[in-house]
Amino acid sequence: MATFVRPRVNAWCDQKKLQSEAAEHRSLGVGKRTSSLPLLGTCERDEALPSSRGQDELRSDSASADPVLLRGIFAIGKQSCDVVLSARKLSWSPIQPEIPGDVLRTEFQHKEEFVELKDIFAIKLKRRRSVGQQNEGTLLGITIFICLRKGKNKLKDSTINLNNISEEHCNSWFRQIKDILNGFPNRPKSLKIIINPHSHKKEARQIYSEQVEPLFKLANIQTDVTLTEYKGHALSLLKECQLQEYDGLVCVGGDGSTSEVVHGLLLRAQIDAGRDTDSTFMPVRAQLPVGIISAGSTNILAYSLHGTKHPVTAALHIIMGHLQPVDVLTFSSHNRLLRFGFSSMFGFGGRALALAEKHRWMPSSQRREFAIIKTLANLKPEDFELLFLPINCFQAGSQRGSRKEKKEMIEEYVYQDQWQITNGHFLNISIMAIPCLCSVAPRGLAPNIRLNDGFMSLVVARNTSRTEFAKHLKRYTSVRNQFDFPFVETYTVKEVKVHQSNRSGSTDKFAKYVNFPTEEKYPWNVDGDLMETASEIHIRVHPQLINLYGCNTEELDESKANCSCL
Ligand SMILES: Nc1ncnc2c1ncn2[C@@H]1O[C@H](COP(=O)(O)OP(=O)(O)OP(=O)(O)O)[C@@H](O)[C@H]1O
Repeated sequence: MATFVRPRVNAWCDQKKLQSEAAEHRSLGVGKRTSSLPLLGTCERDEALPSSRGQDELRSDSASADPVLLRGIFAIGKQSCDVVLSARKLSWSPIQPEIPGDVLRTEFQHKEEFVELKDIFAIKLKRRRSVGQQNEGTLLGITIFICLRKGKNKLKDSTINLNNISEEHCNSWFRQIKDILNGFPNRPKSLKIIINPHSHKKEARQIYSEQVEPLFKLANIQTDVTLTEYKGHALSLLKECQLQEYDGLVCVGGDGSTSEVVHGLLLRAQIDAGRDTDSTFMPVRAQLPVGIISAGSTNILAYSLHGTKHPVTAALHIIMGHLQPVDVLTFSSHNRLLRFGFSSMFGFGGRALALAEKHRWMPSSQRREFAIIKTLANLKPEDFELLFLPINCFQAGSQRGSRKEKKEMIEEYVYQDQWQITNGHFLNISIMAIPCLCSVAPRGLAPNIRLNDGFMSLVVARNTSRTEFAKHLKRYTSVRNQFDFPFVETYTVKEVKVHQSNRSGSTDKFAKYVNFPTEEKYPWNVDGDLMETASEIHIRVHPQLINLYGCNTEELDESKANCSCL
């Protein structure tokens, strides 16, 4: 029996912490806040403006331990401002003549606004060029591009214009800020982009060129774009391409495409590391992080990672280098690796996908609804045996309280290295390493699982009436507990084996895994992709095997479910 503490690696947490510190900062401030720039801070200056203005100064503000790098005058909006660049932030306050006794004016004058440098993703010299003008144009100043939070999960880009027509002045600010931006870790400079032009209603290309590419260009990211031409194209591309040329991969498509890219990348890592992929191998981590721009009919991976399918949010996570380690599942059969993935369904979920794939000519949403209804109409249980290594929560209190409270507790878990066996007739079995948030399931298909906790969720729906099973499915679309049915069982596990029930009467439960006879193929839904395999399958979870660009989202921005077929 092993004991361990649930890991808490979350790059975005630090980001959130800094943002809340910025919010705290702001709450100390007086005077107006710029409403269109929600992440910009405002705080009181505790020092008077220097009398000699107009020249850049190199100073050190020892009180705040945030050394001042540059100081100068720019016009921001219609106001002349004293602008200070320190190692952590860019701040400015309006310059107004002091009138003795005018307290309000003096307070206003000392009010400072700022943006943290970690929220800046690009800087450009701003010039005006008239039609036909040959040279580079008249300098107007500097434009700073920043990443702002919009609502709970969304990010958006915005600009701050620092106007000053002096070339020398602007160039020295431009170079200094550019150097700082180049020093931020994890921000990609070169990306391989893989677009599935056939995803959903064939809008992936347009989403990329209109919403994502302009942001990558602004951030000076080199891109190498491939439009996939057939299923499996991304996989063969990743077998050969020179990965060292890139800082990351980006997939524009739905869950199927993303899963193929992740599988290809992880497979490549195993080949490069010379790993023998039998069912007990310990996989090595993927060499590159993967970004997901959602453009598919199902976007569970993007929702779980960003809390929204908003392409600009995904693009900004990539540009800012927000890395989120994510657990990955391996699926093996007869001692052979079949694929890597994040989630899977067997039984109803597998059969519905197999049916949908046979009707590819239908529009995607219609196809999905048709397949769900038809599979529900022909609902039939599968006679299977399930073996799993369960994890038990050590701390009694950690199952109570809100998700946030639970997260803050120190959670200790034991996992039993003793297989548990259950068999019977199952309608559906789901095994998920990520919360599986989506527009039809705002709490997620696996609400108790995090992206990087090292566990997987096993949800078993035993045989019941069609009406009861439909009620259980319908419950996913609400915020009520979808597992609160007598025929549903949930477990947190490390490993699962699914096997057709042994009717031979053998007492050795593991003998059948050795020499398995040729058998019927069963449909599995792995991240929305159909995997047809023999009845014996072994699923393991590998903690933090890949970095994805994004954050650890707890629930959706828009918790409105929109499934109409049930
Ligand atoms: N050019 C292509 N033609 C056909 N299939 C492709 C092409 N490129 C990729 N694929 C495959 O299409 C499958 C589905 O793609 P994706 O998940 O991006 O779209 P989707 O609209 O969400 O899919 P679905 O309609 O199956 O939910 C993936 O398995 C991918 O491998």
